[in-house]
Amino acid sequence: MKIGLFGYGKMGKMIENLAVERGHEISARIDVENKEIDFSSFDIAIDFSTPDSAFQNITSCFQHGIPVISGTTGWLENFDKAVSICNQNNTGFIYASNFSLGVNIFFELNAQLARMMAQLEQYNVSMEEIHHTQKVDAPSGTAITLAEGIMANTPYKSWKLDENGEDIVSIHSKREGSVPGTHIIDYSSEVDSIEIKHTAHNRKGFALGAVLAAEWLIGKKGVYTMKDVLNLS
Ligand SMILES: NC(=O)C1=CN([C@@H]2O[C@H](COP(=O)(O)OP(=O)(O)OC[C@H]3O[C@@H](n4cnc5c(N)ncnc54)[C@H](O)[C@@H]3O)[C@@H](O)[C@H]2O)C=CC1
Ligand SMILES: O=C(O)C1=N[C@H](C(=O)O)C[C@H](O)C1
Repeated sequence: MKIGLFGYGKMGKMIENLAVERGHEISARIDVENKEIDFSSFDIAIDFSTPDSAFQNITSCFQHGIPVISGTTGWLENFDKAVSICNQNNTGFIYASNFSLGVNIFFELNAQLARMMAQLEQYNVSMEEIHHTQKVDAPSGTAITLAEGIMANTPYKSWKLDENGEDIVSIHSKREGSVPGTHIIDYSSEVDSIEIKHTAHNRKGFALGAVLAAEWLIGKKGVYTMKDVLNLS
């Protein structure tokens, strides 16, 4: 597979290493210093760029018929538009706030726990996410996906950053050193607490998941999720 990398930062470089190990070629590296794009040089694009540039990167690929794997967070107000442009151009798209196998299992566990807690009014849910100090968006995309998983399975109606309230999933974002990504969900009552936690030890799991998603998507049309790739429930 010939891959075009959009964003050649921490994730772009890690994906390059893993993709080459798996026999793929990186035929384009697009970043702020290199914005010349030869769309005929790659079969699929993998975008780990910035919230401000992701939509433009992704949709310019669709307009050239190139399928896209997107891991960039913080641009989802334009997600539905991106999906329409993908479908208009009859190509393929997978977005995931987190590509790691562990977090995708954690998403399932979160939904299952939420279903069990849904009727227990004595418990109040909150979330903490911890990331490195270079992260530009808060809360993390993963925390938003987890909050949506809780809201889909309980009476909680919205999520908010650092705000408490009866119907609110309260998310607290911490930025510390070089932490790759930690997410903790806590249900607390007056008498006890239940916590589930995922800790990424490094970025390899995210990168491997993105390359596996690209291998799975190539040759397909339409919009998919990591649930499809990993065959989860
Ligand atoms: N979905 C997932 O599994 C994961 C998602 N992420 C997300 O991926 C994104 C990138 O993360 P990192 O690599 O850690 O950040 P990074 O800051 O190390 O890399 C981002 C790169 O994008 C480049 N960039 C800026 N404007 C650009 C443009 N117009 N076109 C192409 N590239 C451009 C920057 O120069 C930089 O090299 C973030 O949104 C982060 O939240 C990070 C890890 C896992
Ligand atoms: O910026 C990061 O580093 C990460 N971003 C993603 C997110 O916002 O959830 C995924 C992972 O937690 C690392």
